[in-house]
Amino acid sequence: MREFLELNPPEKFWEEIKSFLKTKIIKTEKINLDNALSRVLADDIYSPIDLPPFSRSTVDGYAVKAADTAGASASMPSYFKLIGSIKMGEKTELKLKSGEAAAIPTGGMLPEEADAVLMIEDTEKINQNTIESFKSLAVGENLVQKAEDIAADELLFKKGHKLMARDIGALAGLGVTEFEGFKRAEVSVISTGDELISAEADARAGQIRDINSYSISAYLSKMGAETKKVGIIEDDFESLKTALKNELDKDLVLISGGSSVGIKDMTIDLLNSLGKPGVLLHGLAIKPGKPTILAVIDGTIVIGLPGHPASAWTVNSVLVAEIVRVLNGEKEAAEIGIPNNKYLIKAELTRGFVSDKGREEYIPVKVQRDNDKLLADPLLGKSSLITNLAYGDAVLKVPRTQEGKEKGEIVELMLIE
Ligand SMILES: Nc1nc2c(c(=O)[nH]1)N[C@H]1C(S)=C(S)[C@@H](COP(=O)(O)OP(=O)(O)OC[C@H]3O[C@@H](n4cnc5c(N)ncnc54)[C@H](O)[C@@H]3O)O[C@H]1N2
Ligand code: MOO
Repeated sequence: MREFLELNPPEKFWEEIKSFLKTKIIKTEKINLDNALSRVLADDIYSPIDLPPFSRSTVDGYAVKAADTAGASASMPSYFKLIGSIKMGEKTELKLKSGEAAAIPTGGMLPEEADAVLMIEDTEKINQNTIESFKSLAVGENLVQKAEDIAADELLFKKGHKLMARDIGALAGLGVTEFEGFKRAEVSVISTGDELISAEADARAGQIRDINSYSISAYLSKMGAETKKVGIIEDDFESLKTALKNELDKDLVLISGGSSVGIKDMTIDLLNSLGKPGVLLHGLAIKPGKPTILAVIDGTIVIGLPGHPASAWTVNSVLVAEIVRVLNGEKEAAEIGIPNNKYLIKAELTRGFVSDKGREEYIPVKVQRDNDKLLADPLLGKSSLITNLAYGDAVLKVPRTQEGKEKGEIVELMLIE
C-alpha cells in the first residue's frame, strides 16, 4: 500500500528542534512575587536572612532550660519560678536563670538562655509565681532553632527552577519579592477548517465546534506560557497567510488542522512562502500525530498539529510542551525529549491491547487504586474522540519496537497536565 506520508522518527524532530533552540536567547525580566506562579528563575536564589530569624516556640507553654527538667515525672515533678510572659511578635527583656520559666505562646521568640519549651498540658500552675512540671525535656524540644529552615547565604532555588505555590511561600518568608526570571514563551494557537465554529456558536449540520484552540491554549497557559488563542481561520491560502504573518513575532505558533495531504491542505506551501528555512519535517512516527509539521520561519517555530483533537493533544504533550519548557527557561535545549521523572508513575495494566509497530503510540489511561497497587485502565479509542482524554489521568507510551502490551504488565505512565 502506498504510504500517505514519510514518517520521521521522533529523534529526527528532536535534533532539528534542538539545533534551532540552542541558538535562541531566552530573555529575562524582573518578576514580582505576586505574579510569580509557574515562572522560571533566571538566577540562583540565596537566602538573604536566617529563617526563622530567631528561635521560636512551637507550642503554648513555658520556656525553660532543658537541664532543669531532667528526671521529672508524674511522681517527681520539677518546680520552676515563673518570671513573666513573653508577648507574641516582641523580643523579651526577660533573662532566664536556672530553675526559672517564662510563659510563651506558639511562635513566640525564646529568651536567649532557654533551650526547650514545656507544653502547658505537661505542667500545673501551683500559684501566681510557681509551676510544676512532670516532663523531662531534651535540648531543642518544642522549638525551631534560629536558621533551622534555611540559613543566610544558603542556596534556596537554582536557576531554571519553576516556581510552585509552595515555593512562593518560601520566598515570601525570606522577604524576596522581586527577582530575575525568564520571559514566558509567547505562543499563538490557530485553528483552521471550514467546518469549525467557536465553542459558543450554534452548530449547523456539518459543523463542529473548535476543540483544539481551547484545549491546547489551556494546556500551555497552565505550563506558564503566554498563550494567545487566535481562533478559527478559514481554509484559504491568503486568509491563513495573513493570520500567520500576524503571529510571527511570537516564539511559537501552532496551527491545528490542514496538516495532512487532503485537497485543502495547503499548510506546507503556505509555511514555505512565509520565510526561511520554512518546513523542516512533515510526518512524525507517533500515534496519534502522524501528519505533524515542523517549520522555522525567520526565528519562529511553527508546528502544524493534526486536526483530530486527541492527535493535537498528544503532539502538544509530547513535542510542543517540551519546546515550551525550553522557551520558558525550565529546560536546557540539550535535554529536550528526556522525560522528567517527576511526571512519571508506575501501574499495572488491567487489559492488554495491540499497537502499531513502527510508530510510538500514546494511549490515555484511567488510574485507580486497588489496595496497595495502582491499576491502569487503557482508554482505547479513535483519535477523533476527545472524551478519552478528559477521562484519562495519564498517558502510556508504547515504544515503536513493541506491538502492544499484555494484561498485568507493569507500565510507566506520564501524568497529564
Ligand atoms: N487518506 C488519508 N487520510 C487521512 C490520513 C491518512 O493517513 N490517509 N491520516 C488521518 C490522520 S491520522 C489525521 S490526524 C488527520 C489529520 O488531518 P489534518 O491535520 O489535515 O486536519 P483536518 O483534515 O483539518 O482535520 C481532521 C479532523 O479533525 C477535525 N478538527 C480539525 N481541527 C479541529 C479543531 N480545532 N477542533 C476540533 N476538531 C478539529 C476536523 O473536523 C476533522 O474531522 O488526517 C487523517 N486523514
Ligand atoms: O495521526 Mo492521526 O494523528 O493518527 O489521528
